[in-house]
Amino acid sequence: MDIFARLKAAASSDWRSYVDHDFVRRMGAGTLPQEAFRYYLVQDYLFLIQFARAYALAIYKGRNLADMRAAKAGLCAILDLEMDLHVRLCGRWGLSPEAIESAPEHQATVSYTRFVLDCGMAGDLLDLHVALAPCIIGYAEIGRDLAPDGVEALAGHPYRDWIGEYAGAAYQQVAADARSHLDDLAARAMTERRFAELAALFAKASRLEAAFWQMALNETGA
Ligand SMILES: Cc1ncc(CO)c(N)n1
Repeated sequence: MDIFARLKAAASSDWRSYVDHDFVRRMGAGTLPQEAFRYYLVQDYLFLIQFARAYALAIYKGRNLADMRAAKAGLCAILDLEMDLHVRLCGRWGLSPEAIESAPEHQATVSYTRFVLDCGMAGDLLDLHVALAPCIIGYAEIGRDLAPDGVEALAGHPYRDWIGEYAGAAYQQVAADARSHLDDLAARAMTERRFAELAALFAKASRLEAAFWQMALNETGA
């Protein structure tokens, strides 16, 4: 078992509340109201701006070039890959990048992003990557689960672009690389005594992910 599998097993109920959330299931079934999805996507853009800062912090906290390059890959995945999806989808609804960027941050967005940034500021690189892991690796799992027959089979699905982004080869590769880098980092920096602390951090990030989905349902009455 790699460190990611161990963390997931230690936080299994919080993990399930995130990856099996009603929002995810309804998105997969195509029954999620578009209003809830739009609310989510605007907040997610604001979320990604803060997550880009967290990856920039991970570059700063790197102990060697391999650490710095791994964090840079996460940063580029957000700034050059993921945010394009948000800009493209929001553009279809007549929302410019400037309009999304100036939307007020919901408390759930503030809580999750500032929690991760604080893990990085107060802790070391392993704390920071453990706090980031549910995000990047979790979305790769969700994308894969929602596209069991591959991205091509999603033709006509109302959330095809979103699912296709996270199920697609580029994002899957970024997540696989993040997972193996996390394992390497744990091999260097983790002690068994520290595992419980890291698992608590991972569980909290998973709960904050679940709260992020829930925010969109609550705010739109979906
Ligand atoms: C809330 C959230 N978690 C994870 C990801 C994946 O990067 C995302 N875009 N948004």
